[in-house]
Amino acid sequence: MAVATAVALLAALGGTLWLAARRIGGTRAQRLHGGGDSGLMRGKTVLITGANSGLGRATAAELLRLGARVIMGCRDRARAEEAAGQLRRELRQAGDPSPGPDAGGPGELVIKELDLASLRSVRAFCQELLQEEPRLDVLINNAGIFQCPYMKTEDGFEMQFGVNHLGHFLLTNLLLGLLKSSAPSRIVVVSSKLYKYGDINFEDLNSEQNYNKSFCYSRSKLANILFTRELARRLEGTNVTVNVLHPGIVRTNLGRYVHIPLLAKPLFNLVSWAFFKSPLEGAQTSIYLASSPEIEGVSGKYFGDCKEEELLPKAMDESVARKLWDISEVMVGILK
Ligand SMILES: NC(=O)c1ccc[n+]([C@@H]2O[C@H](COP(=O)([O-])OP(=O)(O)OC[C@H]3O[C@@H](n4cnc5c(N)ncnc54)[C@H](OP(=O)(O)O)[C@@H]3O)[C@@H](O)[C@H]2O)c1
Repeated sequence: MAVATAVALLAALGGTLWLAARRIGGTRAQRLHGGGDSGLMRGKTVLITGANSGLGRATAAELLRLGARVIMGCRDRARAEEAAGQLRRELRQAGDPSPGPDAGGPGELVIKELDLASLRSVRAFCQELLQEEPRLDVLINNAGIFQCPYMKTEDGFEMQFGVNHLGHFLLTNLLLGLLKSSAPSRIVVVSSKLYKYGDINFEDLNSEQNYNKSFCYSRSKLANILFTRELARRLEGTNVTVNVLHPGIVRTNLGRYVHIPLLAKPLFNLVSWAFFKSPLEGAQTSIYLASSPEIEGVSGKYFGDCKEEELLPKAMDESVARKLWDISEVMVGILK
């Protein structure tokens, strides 16, 4: 028995190390969308929510490299400043022109405070942005919170539904006018494959009766997809497109609420290093949907690894999508 366990452990470790060696050897594509073309986004303004960490940060880095003016919508100014400093240093080291708030040209980085757990903050953010920015070419709804204990937003909504869906729902609606006047423009929504395990229970959207942190995350990600498809329908003929994606499993700070026993941490770190995508790999589909000329005019679709993928029927249910839209409007206080 002990020998069999030892053999199994050694095999698992060997497999992990083999995969790790393959990663170090660079066998996985770093840039699925092709990279290159450093001027592709010159003259374009991109807003990324949650741009100080993980996928948002990697997306910001690449779009900056492609020449975009990137607005980082972040809830914590200190964390955002730190990330922006790193991004500027990385670009300088790569030999690209130094971006900065005073640069006034392509590759510029701007920080604005945005807390998606507060409708007041979302409104203030949009008011300032609409006053200061003459155009918005791409909105990337990326920020997210994962499997937190039961918490409520400032407005009393269950945190995961409130941040991942409702905050972005209000943000997008308040910026639609600017996106339309900047058309052709794009909206990119970061969802997750875990949407498959969610359901929209209209009787208890706030999860007052029964809170299950995994289910609520999945539900918020299903809401992201239903929202995208309903928005695409409403935007037909405007030249504003909206698509949704899953990034795969990525090494980021998303798992901050997931408890891993101390003794299991080294193994978890090894496995995640070997099997999970890096933030740059995970961000490829966001970057692709934000910048690639290939998907000009494509709207309402679900992507993974820069390719369109099929959805389960529950994510394509138009009557649920419409009902969710109407209820979300009431919840965030948008008057019809
Ligand atoms: N990582 C994965 O394997 C994975 C898989 C599928 C989908 N996703 C999705 O990918 C997106 C990005 O996540 P990530 O993996 O890059 O995780 P991350 O490193 O934790 O980044 C999440 C970002 O969202 C921000 N955020 C959280 N709550 C916010 C709030 N109330 N207001 C404004 N910003 C807030 C965080 O800000 P702070 O730094 O201030 O906390 C952070 O910048 C999420 O939507 C997530 O659901 C990730």
